[in-house]
Amino acid sequence: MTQTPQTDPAKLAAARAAVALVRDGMKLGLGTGSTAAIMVRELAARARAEGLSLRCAATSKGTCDLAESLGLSIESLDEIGWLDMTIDGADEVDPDLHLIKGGGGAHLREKIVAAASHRMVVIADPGKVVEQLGTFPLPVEVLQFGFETTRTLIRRALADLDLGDRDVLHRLKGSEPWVTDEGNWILDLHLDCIPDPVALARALAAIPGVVEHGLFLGMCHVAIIGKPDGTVVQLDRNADIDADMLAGEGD
Ligand SMILES: O=C[C@H](O)[C@H](O)[C@H](O)COP(=O)(O)O
Repeated sequence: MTQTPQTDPAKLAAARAAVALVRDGMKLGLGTGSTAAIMVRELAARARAEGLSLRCAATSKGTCDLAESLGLSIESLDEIGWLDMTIDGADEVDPDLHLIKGGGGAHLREKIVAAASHRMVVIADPGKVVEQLGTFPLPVEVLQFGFETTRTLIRRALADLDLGDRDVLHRLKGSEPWVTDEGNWILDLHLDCIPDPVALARALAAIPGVVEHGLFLGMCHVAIIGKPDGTVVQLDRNADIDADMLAGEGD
């Protein structure tokens, strides 16, 4: 039976374990996506039940609306300042806890919020754990101005990294461009594998029309991987990770 994101037991287990890390008085970053949405619901329920006083910054309009509808107080990042912890989902997590994010197009705000956080905690199901990044198409947020120029420059950069002849696709919503919260467009880079994420990140960041790419390198401190049986595995940065242990347990 197909499970809705709200009832996915692996995502729920990861979300609950992350929410258990929250303490009264914390300043929190709230991620975006189906896993983060489950976390926001769990967080709101716990805050209500325990009377927690929390200050939260959201990484998207969608998360902001959801959190406020559940009674969580959302402020702008600049009002809150430095955050104790951000809890967010991911599209891929590698053994170094490098990430691909942006499947929901929110990686620009997510990266800013993560950069403003003392700790970034990623929550995911086992299907997100990979040996090497790149199977999931890498989202790149680009300005609408000069869009085709930027796409050409991205293709050239990929060729320089021996990643030529890959699809660089304009993300659409129906027949219209998919527009981010910041009013930009998204290119999805279908790379299959990313042998050198650091070199790719550097190359993409050097292209003028690129606003932000979905590689999160060295930003995640802890990944909590929920499993369908409701248990979790916690992966800490720099610890040895046996990705095989988790392989095949995705939903
Ligand atoms: O832009 C979206 C975010 O980076 C999400 O955190 C990511 O796509 C994972 O989303 P989900 O939990 O729905 O798989």
